[in-house]
Amino acid sequence: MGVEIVVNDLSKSFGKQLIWGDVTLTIPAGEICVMLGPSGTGKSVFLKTLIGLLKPDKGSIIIEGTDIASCSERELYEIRKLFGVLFQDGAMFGSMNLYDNVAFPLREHTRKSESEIRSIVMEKMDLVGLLGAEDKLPGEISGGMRKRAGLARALVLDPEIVLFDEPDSGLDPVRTAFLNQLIVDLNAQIDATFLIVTHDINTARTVPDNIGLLYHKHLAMFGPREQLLSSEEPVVRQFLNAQKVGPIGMSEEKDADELAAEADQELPALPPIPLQLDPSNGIPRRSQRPAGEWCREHGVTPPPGSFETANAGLAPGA
Ligand SMILES: Nc1ncnc2c1ncn2[C@@H]1O[C@H](COP(=O)(O)OP(=O)(O)OP(=O)(O)O)[C@@H](O)[C@H]1O
Repeated sequence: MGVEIVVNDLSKSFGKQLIWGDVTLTIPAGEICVMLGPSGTGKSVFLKTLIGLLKPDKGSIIIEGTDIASCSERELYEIRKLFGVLFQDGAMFGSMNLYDNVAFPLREHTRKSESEIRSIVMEKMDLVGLLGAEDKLPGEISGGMRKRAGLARALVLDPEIVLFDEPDSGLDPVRTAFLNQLIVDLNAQIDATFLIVTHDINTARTVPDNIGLLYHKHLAMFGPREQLLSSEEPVVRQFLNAQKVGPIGMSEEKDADELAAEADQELPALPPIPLQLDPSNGIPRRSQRPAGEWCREHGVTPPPGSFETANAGLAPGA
């Protein structure tokens, strides 16, 4: 079913360096959220804080009634069992074959017999399309397969929350499209809460129910996909449409002179909002809202051409 994560007024610094402050958002149960932001804005730090690997300086993170920012180590250990995490490189043990890598959390955290473990491992390998590759070593397979193996391992303890740290990093566009389809299909199947950190704009535009954007040490916006894709807010508009004109510069914020020089430049029109990626079986996910619903409910006219099949993103088979 998935559980909700309620983040309130969260701040994190390293020494005197504030990474982000006053982050407040609710990640709804069972929905898919994407967190975006320019490099170095603290997206990975945010994920690590959510699972209690890093302690925030201020604020709360409430999961099933427990504040993981201030709970005891024992409570944190229990809450962590709700999470599955797909790390950037899959984080496989290089000397173990895929079967043993995927079985690892079951052997560490449960008292299941080897035959029970086998049936769970094979089910998850099947789910990610890796049946038959159990005996391979991580070094013998492609980056895309390693990510899928990492995903199988993240799923073996039946998590209520799955965190994906840049699942598409290092993948070509076709592999990314297949992985996105797998993520959507998995969400439909297991109904867990998904949070994905990504740099891939096509992923952000087509996969999630909600999008967040970290920028300049704060959460610039968090809300339904259609809200951000129709937003005229300069940072959101620039980032989600991968434009050069706007407040975000090459390595940091643009200064006043640079912004003044851009003042007369006309912004390109907002591109159409693409259809959200459907599960492969065509049955909408439980948390999936009908195309255009948010815009209709909020009296927002989406850019021309929005929600047409021709703009359905780069999903396989589209
Ligand atoms: N353990 C740590 N100690 C000190 N500083 C850290 C630590 N972890 C991260 N940082 C700093 O926090 C900032 C944000 O890092 P983070 O990796 O979360 O950014 P990001 O948004 O995920 O970047 P990218 O998109 O490039 O992966 C960086 O300046 C980084 O150096």
